[in-house]
Amino acid sequence: MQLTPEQRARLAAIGWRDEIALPDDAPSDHRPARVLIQHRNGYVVHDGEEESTVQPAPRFLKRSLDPTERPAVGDFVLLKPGNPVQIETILPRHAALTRAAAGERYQRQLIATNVDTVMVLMGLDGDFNPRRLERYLALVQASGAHCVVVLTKADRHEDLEAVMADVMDVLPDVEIHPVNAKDAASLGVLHPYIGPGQTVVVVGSSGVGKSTLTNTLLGRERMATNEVRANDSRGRHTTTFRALISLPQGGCLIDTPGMRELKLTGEEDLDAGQFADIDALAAQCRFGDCAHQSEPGCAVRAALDAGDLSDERWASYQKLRGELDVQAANLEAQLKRKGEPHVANKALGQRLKGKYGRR
Ligand SMILES: Nc1nc2c(ncn2[C@@H]2O[C@H](COP(=O)(O)OP(=O)(O)OP(=O)(O)O)[C@@H](O)[C@H]2O)c(=O)[nH]1
Ligand SMILES: [Zn+2]
Repeated sequence: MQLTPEQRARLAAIGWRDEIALPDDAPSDHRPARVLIQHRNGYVVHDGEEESTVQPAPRFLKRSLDPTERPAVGDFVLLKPGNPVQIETILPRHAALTRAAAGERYQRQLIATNVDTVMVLMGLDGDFNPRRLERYLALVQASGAHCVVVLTKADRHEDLEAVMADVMDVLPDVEIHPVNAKDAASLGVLHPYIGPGQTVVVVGSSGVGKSTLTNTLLGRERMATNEVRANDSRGRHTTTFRALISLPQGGCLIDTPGMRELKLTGEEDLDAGQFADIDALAAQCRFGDCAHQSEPGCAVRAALDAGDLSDERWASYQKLRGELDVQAANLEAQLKRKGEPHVANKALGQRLKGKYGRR
């Protein structure tokens, strides 16, 4: 299947990139489009010219299918003509932001696909929580997308410099932008991520300013924003579905409803990302399987005692590590049930090698 230059130009407006591989054997009457909205009973897609509502091909509705194998917001797909028009193929994704569904049963959920940058929004008010940021960062790191932290409500702070110094302390090696989401000039720092051909997804708790930021970038009111209740900094839930929109800056933005729970999927690798410092310490322990409890020659203990590693950061790492191990085992079990018995996760594989020892 080949696209004409005109088709390519039109699709570029919805984030199409020339690297996207089209299957050679796709029928010539199938046409590419991008998923904008996922509804309970259908998808809204855009083909570069217009929006339309389509249905997934019946095989995507099979109950046995993992949710990550179904079309999701951000996906480039091939549409098969007919009544109704159907999503026939999901084109290969270059990044996918996932989390595990809330609740007892283990299941992966797609938040958005084909994103270049994930903007993690957090308010510099009662919402600010470095531990939640670490969780977000772990999920983003596994997605294959670039991560930037956007701290909203910076205008409400008298002493922004002091606040930022504290933030840098708890989040080394992360790109951080304090902004006023209501002010277009203040959002200029985000323009490098939202130019033509780029797709960004905005995530963050309810009330953090996702809609406000979107409206400011758009230069118009797209959706209603709710005033945050002053006493607890918590907004009410206003956004109800994930949707992809084109920005005047040329890029595409996917916004997500406020997320209460962010469970790891088991695919994350804590040591590659924001916890690389802890991984480097652990590598210096005398024993390869050091549990960092009371072993002699434990570099982690030494760093804790010397105050080079904060107790909060270590506790947060251990908590995420524990959750990751549980979720990696859940994922492994799920893949096995589906007849895909391989070690799904690098972190789990490493653990099996005894690198981290057992708790
Ligand atoms: N002063 C100030 N107020 C902000 C800023 N960002 C958001 N707000 C206010 O915070 C409130 C909540 O913002 P929303 O944009 O509705 O938050 P949201 O993240 O979209 O919330 P959900 O749709 O519930 O997920 C609104 O009253 C905004 O005006 C900011 O940077 N500065
Ligand atoms: Zn140790």
